[in-house]
Amino acid sequence: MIAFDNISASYDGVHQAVADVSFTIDKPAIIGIIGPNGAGKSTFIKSALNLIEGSGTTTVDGQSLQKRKKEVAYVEQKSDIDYTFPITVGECVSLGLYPKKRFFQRITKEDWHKVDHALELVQMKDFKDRQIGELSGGQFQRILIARTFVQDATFIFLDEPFVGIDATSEQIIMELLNGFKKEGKEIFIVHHDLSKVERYFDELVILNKELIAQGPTDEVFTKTNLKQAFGDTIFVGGGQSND
Ligand SMILES: Nc1ncnc2c1ncn2[C@@H]1O[C@H](COP(=O)(O)OP(=O)(O)OP(=O)(O)O)[C@@H](O)[C@H]1O
Repeated sequence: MIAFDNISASYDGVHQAVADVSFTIDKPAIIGIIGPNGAGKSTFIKSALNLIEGSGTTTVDGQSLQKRKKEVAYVEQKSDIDYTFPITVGECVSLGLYPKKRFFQRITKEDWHKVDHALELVQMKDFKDRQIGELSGGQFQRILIARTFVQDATFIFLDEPFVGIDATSEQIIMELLNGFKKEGKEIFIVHHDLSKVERYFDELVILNKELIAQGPTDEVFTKTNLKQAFGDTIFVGGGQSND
């Protein structure tokens, strides 16, 4: 169970980018975080995970995030990642091992088997010795997911993982994430394609600086909630009216 309590953040100390967002997810699920551009979706995650300054608390099974941080994985937006860093695909995935290792502890043979297994899962084993800079966007995203698998994180946060990637990679990733859910994980995905919301997410968080709605997708993916978050101009093929 992960609980967010009054998560807030401001970049300039005057305007709130995220204001008092509270909710709890208490069972394995794939959770979509949606809202218009600039709604504070990325900021919410960064503040909740203490990656930027903010206020509020995140607890895991009632314990502080600090105590449970090894169980949390975060994959930032692609635009924030330096692709030119000289590192191979295998090495990049192996970085997922480090949160659970002590400083200077070596990577064992068994660890490399774990890396190989993760690469197999994302169908990227043949790319193990390639430089990450040589990958397509979709392939790279698969590598980042493999890294969270190696870390064996229970709580996975993915910021816009499907932006600019091919349909095959998107499908591979979604199948994998559904498998993760069956293993008991809670996966949060910032997402902007509203047409896939009902297919992809069990639970939904609708944000526009404040929390507009949160709950099972079939209950909260409504025209009223979407209008409140996105304004009157929103057009969505799905979504039931709860007027
Ligand atoms: N590093 C930063 N410095 C200053 N302001 C920022 C910074 N990052 C985000 N903001 C501002 O905070 C607000 C929320 O941004 P955020 O990136 O969290 O929104 P988002 O919902 O993830 O947006 P998008 O869908 O466009 O990615 C926006 O007004 C944005 O301009």
